Amino acid sequence: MKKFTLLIFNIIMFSIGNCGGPLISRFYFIHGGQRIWLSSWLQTIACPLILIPLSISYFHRRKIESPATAKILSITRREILGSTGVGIIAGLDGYFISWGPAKLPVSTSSLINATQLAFTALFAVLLVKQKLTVYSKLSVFLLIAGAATLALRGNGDRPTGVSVKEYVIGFVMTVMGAVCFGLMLSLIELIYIKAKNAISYTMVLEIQLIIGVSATVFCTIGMIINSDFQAIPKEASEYEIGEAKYYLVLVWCAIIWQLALLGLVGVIFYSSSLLSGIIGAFLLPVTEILAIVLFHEKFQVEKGVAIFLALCGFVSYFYGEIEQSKKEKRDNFMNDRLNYIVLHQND
Ligand SMILES: Nc1nc2[nH]cnc2c(=O)[nH]1
Repeated sequence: MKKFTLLIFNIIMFSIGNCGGPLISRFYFIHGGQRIWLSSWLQTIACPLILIPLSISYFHRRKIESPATAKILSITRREILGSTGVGIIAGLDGYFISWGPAKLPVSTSSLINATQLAFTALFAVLLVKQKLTVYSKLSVFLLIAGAATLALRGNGDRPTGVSVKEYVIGFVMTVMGAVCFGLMLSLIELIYIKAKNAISYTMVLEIQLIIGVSATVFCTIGMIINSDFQAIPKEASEYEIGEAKYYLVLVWCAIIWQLALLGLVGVIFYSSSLLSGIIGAFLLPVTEILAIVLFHEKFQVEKGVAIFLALCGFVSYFYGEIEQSKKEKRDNFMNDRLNYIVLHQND
């Protein structure tokens, strides 16, 4: 029951963050925000929030074990190093995907972002040596075809004030973000596979914290080079909806993006990456509708086709995953039977 409650709690966090993250980032840009590095930094700066569940877990462990043996960090040095590397990719991902809300309608950038599932599948083949089933191959094709439909349409939904060149950069950068995110998820899975001890939720949070800290350091360097910190007071004073609301948008941006990441790792831990993908698929049309209602974005036929192709891609991917896990269960069952027969044949 406790596990189920925690799963629901994480699904809620993931849903708020998944839909709300791109929307609030777009809100920042629509009303006069211009800083791409600041927007990337906001995606991970709230990572110290992870210290709340981590401290609860630590004090709980101190109660169960003796205070002297309860370690502050459960993960090994190798896992810290791996997580730091993934964090740098996460920082780069944050930079790439910030170009989406800056230059594209949310309904377009969310559809491009959906290709991350295709890249996750491709990196899983390269890094985790997972085999692509015919269904996952089909889903890779459908997801990329969905994004290609948007690309071929040209820039029919280009927001006013955005040049064709900026629109194209926004499009390409969002695709690069999807590649980075796919790589990140496969590398995190690799860290779990290579871990010597069974992975606990505390370890997952520790990995998440290190990823968040190194991504934030990466984006802080970007902000310093781009003089973003000096630009914040001026941007705030000129913000269309007022200075106080500017800072409020930044704070909510940081919280909502952190909810997305915390919720994602929670759903994967308490259930599976399959469920996180299914929820993500369900949330894609929700984000599209919210973008149209809140920002009055255009909805052309091409977007309808792209959503349809993306949803078919999702279904094909999930069907393949379910078939694959059924096959693995059958194979394990047969192996267990064979081992049993070999062990007991002389009885
Ligand atoms: N590229 C990408 N980066 C993210 N960071 C948090 N969520 C996402 C996502 O859905 N896509």
